[in-house]
Amino acid sequence: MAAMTKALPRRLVGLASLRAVSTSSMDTLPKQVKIVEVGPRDGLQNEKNIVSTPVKIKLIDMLSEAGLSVIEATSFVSPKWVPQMADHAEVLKGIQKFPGITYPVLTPNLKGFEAAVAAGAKEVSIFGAASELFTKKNINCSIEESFQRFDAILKAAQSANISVRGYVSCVLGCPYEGKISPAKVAEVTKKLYSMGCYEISLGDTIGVGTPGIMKDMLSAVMQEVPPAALAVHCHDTYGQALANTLMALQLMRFSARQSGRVTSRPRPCQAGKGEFCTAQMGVSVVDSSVAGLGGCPYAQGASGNLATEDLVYMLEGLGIHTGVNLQKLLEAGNFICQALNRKTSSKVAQATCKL
Ligand SMILES: CC(C)(COP(=O)([O-])OP(=O)([O-])OC[C@H]1O[C@@H](n2cnc3c(N)ncnc32)[C@H](O)[C@@H]1OP(=O)([O-])[O-])[C@@H](O)C(=O)NCCC(=O)NCCSC(=O)C[C@@](C)(O)CC(=O)[O-]
Repeated sequence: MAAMTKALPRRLVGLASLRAVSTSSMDTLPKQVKIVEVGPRDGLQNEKNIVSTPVKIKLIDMLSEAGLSVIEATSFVSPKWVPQMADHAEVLKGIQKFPGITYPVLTPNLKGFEAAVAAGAKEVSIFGAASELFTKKNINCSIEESFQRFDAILKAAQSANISVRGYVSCVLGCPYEGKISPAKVAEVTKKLYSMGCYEISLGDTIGVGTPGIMKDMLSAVMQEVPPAALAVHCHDTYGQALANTLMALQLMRFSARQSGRVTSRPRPCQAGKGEFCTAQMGVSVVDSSVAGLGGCPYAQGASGNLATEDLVYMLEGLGIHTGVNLQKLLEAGNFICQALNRKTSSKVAQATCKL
């Protein structure tokens, strides 16, 4: 751990921006990307040793200081299922709430939603999957039953003026069912969107996908849901997370059925409800986790998430705005790795520590 404690040299952190390319030659990529930092939730939920509440709070505060605009703080799930998140209310109440930053929390059912709102949540996330078996293992119900639970949350959220994000897990493969068809992913994503989720994050839960499969899956999903309402969430089990994310960011030609849903974001084209249009658009919201921490306790074989440091470094190198201060982000990653007594999974953090 000694190497972790060394000051992080600014000169390497700056390299990505020195290498930034003109976006005029990169017009298939978005000009800016919203990063959803999931480390405090997805990263810590799988840790065997209970991480103390003050450490979680300090991590989230450091991530806020680093300029991340969305930080998933915790989850209001059953402590019997995920003991690591049992201090959800203390964490949510204890963090500094920076203006302009949202701190969503996971809520699997109405009980979790009510507890989250009582603790001050302004945004929640519901989490479903494109796999029956994974849904059963993760939230103990069928996909159909999960929609009923989510519907209750969405109705309560609407009355309380709370935004709801959705997750679809196993979009590129399932630890229990294996291959998942893009059509099934599109069906579940469309359902969550039509129920009122403003954004749906597509999770490669066990990190088995490759860019070609990502493209096929996204093409199917974008037939039904506007790209502006989609995010990607890649685990790095096979070292494919950054490549899969880059694929998702690239503009794609697709034909989409306009759902008629009113969103605050630009629509891909001006076709009327029910009509098809051809548009070009990529995803511009990416989930990632500081230091690459991550893994789902109910997904065998799932290892770390895409490291936020590596994502920011790549995006800076492409001239894509994130609003994140890489130096401060590296410090947050360094802090949590020391607290967990583990090595960072971020290549950028490893490279900067060696200098
Ligand atoms: C959904 C349940 C609760 C169903 O669990 P269940 O056992 O079927 O629930 P139940 O309704 O039968 O209740 C059993 C007990 O749990 C309690 N309970 C019930 N609900 C809550 C709640 N919200 N908070 C606190 N306690 C709760 C309830 O009060 C009762 O307590 P008892 O009477 O036995 O003392 C359970 O399966 C659960 O908590 N699952 C969460 C699993 C989880 O957190 N997985 C990781 C997150 S998903 C993920 O990581 C993937 C993602 C999002 O990152 C994307 C990707 O990578 O793909």
